[in-house]
Amino acid sequence: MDAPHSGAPLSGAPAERADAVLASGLTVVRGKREVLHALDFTIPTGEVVGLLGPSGCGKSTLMRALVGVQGGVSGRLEVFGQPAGSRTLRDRVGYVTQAASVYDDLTVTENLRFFAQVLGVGRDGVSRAIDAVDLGAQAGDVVSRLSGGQRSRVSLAVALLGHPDLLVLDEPTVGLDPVLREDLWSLFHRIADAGAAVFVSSHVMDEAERCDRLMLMRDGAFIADGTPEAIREQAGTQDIEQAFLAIVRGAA
Ligand SMILES: Nc1ncnc2c1ncn2[C@@H]1O[C@H](COP(=O)(O)OP(=O)(O)OP(=O)(O)O)[C@@H](O)[C@H]1O
Repeated sequence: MDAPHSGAPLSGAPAERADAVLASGLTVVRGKREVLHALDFTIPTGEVVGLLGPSGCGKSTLMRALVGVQGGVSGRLEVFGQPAGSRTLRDRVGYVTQAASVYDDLTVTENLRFFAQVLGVGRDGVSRAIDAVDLGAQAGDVVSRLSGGQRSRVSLAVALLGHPDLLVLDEPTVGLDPVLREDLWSLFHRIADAGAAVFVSSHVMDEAERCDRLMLMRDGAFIADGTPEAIREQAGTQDIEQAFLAIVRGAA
């Protein structure tokens, strides 16, 4: 019998891919509506997994459940073998929402130092995080003076401070120019190559090809799960947007 992977310490060596997330029968009710319907899935470490689907299909709700801030959750949802949201997971999980979560009136470095203190991370961690998101030239700038894309990179730098083993990113590339998007996707892959699980949502289908694996979601359920190639092949289409439509039509 296979030994359970969950909870195994991550060494960064890609010898064996542990599951970061295990969900079974995951259901979420918001208000009176069931918005996620009995989902079963795993998210492995060492990969960039994309959660793609149209606006309102439930991507943010799923991510919020993963980090333990969503109410109305039932079913099994474990992160590194612990129930999602457990205190012990705090420094293992990084989460970046669509809303900026940094202080506008502080500089980039001041923000990072503040959050580093909260997390117990040293000063070298601050400069490493700033370098990782390529904000060295803006390190002394007040956040309110930065562009939208630069601001979201400050949030990402905060999420990277604790060296998370699972990075949950809710539409991190919205509103960014193509060069910056390219840079961020390279960064996500570097983080995954170092052994973490990177879970990224997007409603832009052309980001699909940048993921190692895709989970396509519609109306709170998965309609496909696999590599971009496998999904295109399954649907008999040239691109993921076409595949999405073909699968939806086939499932209707
Ligand atoms: N506070 C709430 N109470 C009740 N229903 C909600 C609430 N917030 C969101 N919903 C509903 O839950 C469903 C899923 O919303 P969610 O934000 O997870 O979608 P999403 O796929 O992340 O969308 P987007 O890409 O626009 O961010 C939507 O139908 C939405 O109307």
